[in-house]
Amino acid sequence: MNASIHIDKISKSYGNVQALKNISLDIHSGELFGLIGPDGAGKTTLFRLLATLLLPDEGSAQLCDIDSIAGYKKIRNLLGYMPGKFSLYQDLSVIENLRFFATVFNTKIEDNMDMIHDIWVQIEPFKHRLAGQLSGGMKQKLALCCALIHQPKILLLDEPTTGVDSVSRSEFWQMLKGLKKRGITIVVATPYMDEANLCERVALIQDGEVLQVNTPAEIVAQFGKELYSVRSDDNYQSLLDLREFEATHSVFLFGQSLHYTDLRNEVPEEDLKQYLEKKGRSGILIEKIKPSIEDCFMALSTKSEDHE
Ligand SMILES: Nc1ncnc2c1ncn2[C@@H]1O[C@H](COP(=O)(O)OP(=O)(O)OP(=O)(O)O)[C@@H](O)[C@H]1O
Repeated sequence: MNASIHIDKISKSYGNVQALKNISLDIHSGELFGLIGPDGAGKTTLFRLLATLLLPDEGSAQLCDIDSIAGYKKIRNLLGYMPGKFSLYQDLSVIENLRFFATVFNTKIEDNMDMIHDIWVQIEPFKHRLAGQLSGGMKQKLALCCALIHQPKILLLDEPTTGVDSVSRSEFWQMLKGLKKRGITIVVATPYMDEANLCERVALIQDGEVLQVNTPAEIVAQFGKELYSVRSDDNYQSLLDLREFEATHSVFLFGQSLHYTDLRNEVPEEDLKQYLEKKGRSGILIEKIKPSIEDCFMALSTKSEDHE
C-alpha cells in the first residue's frame, strides 16, 4: 500500500488566528518525517486535519491516496494518532487502556501483539497500574502501543517526547526506527530542534508556514554563511553591542555563547574582537563552528520575518 501523505494548499484559521497558511507538503510512504517548529507553529492543527478531526478552510489532503474529507472513515482505520496530551484514560489501568483502544478499532490485543511486542514488553510488568500513576516515559510507551494496536499504515505523533527524560527520549526514537522497518510512515511533530537529525526529512514550520523541507544534512549544507561562536565575560551585553555593530548579519544567544554571522565574506576575527574590547568586554573567545538545525531555523525565520 502507498502510505504517503499529500497536503495541497491547506489553510486553517480559528477566528482571526491563521494557524495554517497555504501549506503544501509531500511525505513519502515509509518515511520517518519530522515537523519541527516552536509552540504555536501549527503542528497540532495540521495533525488534527490529517487525522480527520478538523476540516480545512481551504485546500485538501490525501493519505494513502484517499481524500481526507470524502474518505475520512477509511483513513481513520489506516491511521494511528498519538496526540500530545490526553490520549490515555488516567483512571484505567495500562491493560484496560490498551483493550479500550483495540475495541474502538474492532480488534483484539492478542491479534496485534506482534506489532507492539517490543514496546509492550517494557510496560507489561506494570499492566495493572493506573495510567495516571505511570512515569512520563511509561505513559508515552503505553500511548504508542494504543496508537499502534490496530496496525496503522501511517503514524502521527504529536510532541511525543515533550516532558520526557532524556533516556526515555532516546529509547523512544529507537522504537520509531524499529517501526519504520515495518514500512509504517511516521510523522513526528517536535519543538526540539536536535530531534530533526533523527528524521529522514523534516519540514521547518513557523507561524503556520513551511520555511523549508529537506534532509537535515541538506538544510545545514544550505546555511550559506560562516558561523562563529562568540563568548565573553558578559554574553548578554555582547549581544546588545553586536546588534549595533555595522558588520553584523545576525546574532543570537545560544546557551553559553552567541552565534554570529557577518555581512562581509571574510570575517576578520581580530576586528570583531577589537570591537567588543572597545565596548569594555574581556575574556573574548571567537571560533568558527558548524551550524546546527536550530541555526538554520533562526536564519530562515528571520528571513521570513524580513519579507513580511
Ligand atoms: N482551538 C483554538 N482556538 C483558537 N486558537 C487556536 C486553537 N487551537 C490552536 N490555536 C492557535 O493556532 C495557532 C497554532 O496552534 P497549534 O496548536 O496548531 O500549534 P503547535 O505548533 O501545535 O503548538 P503547541 O505545541 O503550542 O500546540 C496558535 O497561535 C494557537 O494559539
